[in-house]
Amino acid sequence: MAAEPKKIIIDTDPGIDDAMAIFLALRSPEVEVIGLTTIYGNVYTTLATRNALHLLEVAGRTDIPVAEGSHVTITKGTKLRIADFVHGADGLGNQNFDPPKGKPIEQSAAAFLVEQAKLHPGKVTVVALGPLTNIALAIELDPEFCKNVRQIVLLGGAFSVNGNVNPASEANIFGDPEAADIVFTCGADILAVGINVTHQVVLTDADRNKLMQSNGKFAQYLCKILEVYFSYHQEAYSMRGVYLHDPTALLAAVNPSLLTYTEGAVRVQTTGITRGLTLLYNKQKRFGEVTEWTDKPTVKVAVTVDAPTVVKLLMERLMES
Ligand SMILES: O=c1[nH]cnc2c1ncn2[C@@H]1O[C@H](CO)[C@@H](O)[C@H]1O
Repeated sequence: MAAEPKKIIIDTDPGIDDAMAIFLALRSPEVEVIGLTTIYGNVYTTLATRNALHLLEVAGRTDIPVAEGSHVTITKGTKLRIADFVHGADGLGNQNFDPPKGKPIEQSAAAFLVEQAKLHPGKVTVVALGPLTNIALAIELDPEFCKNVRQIVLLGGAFSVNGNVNPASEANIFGDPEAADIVFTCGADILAVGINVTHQVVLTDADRNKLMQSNGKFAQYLCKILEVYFSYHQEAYSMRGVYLHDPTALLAAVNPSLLTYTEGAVRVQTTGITRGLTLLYNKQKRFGEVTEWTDKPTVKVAVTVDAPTVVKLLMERLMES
């Protein structure tokens, strides 16, 4: 008998690669999307909510609830770094889509996360694709949240490589470093997929051309919005392809065996020029003195990925009509 699909909540800031990840999730029989929660990052939270509702309408899945997340960082910071230069001013490739008809539910993202984890103890996987404010708020709201949740798979960090905001810091961690440090040290089962891994997973121009030839509604939609994302990669990285950050993290939740992992304690730098840096202590040395990593819970950090299989799965699933 087939295993029951894994219940997932996607915390998202759509975002072009978020759109790909959400569609991929909806086409993955291994998982059941029980809700989307929204956060700032690629766009402001209000627009993230609008885009999440829009994407569910495109997919014909308005049965899935959307809970709006925080508009400020965990420390109530209002100076947010928004990556509209990566995704377009509307977050979805400047396509001027009609506003969605649907509305978010009354509950906040954090309250929804807490409630769902409590309702299905040990069954809900959170796939966090943006800054980690909502997840940290859920942890603050309910100390049991970390125990109730099955796993938190997060796209974030740059482990032993340069960041993409600056040499120290990756965008999702940089968006709210204090929240990220709360999440990494909360004791939940955490699986972090950083850009050290997602930079190995590229959708090429040739792949995009193949998508274009497909009649699948998701493929058709994505080809429209992908142009802006391709231009950004050309400009920033001189490459004719795009990194599949969010889809890789989503597939890590769908099928963890697509990646390999190491384990250790992760802390996040919150001050100075390295604000947003993620540092993994691999526990290979017993330090004589107490450090800020001592006694912190162990998390899993992705090290390698089967990139060809990730791209193949993404292509296959998005090209279905
Ligand atoms: O150069 C960048 N600056 C800011 N955000 C970026 C950049 N490239 C990609 N992303 C976005 O941030 C997450 C990965 O760090 C991804 O969600 C991606 O869409």
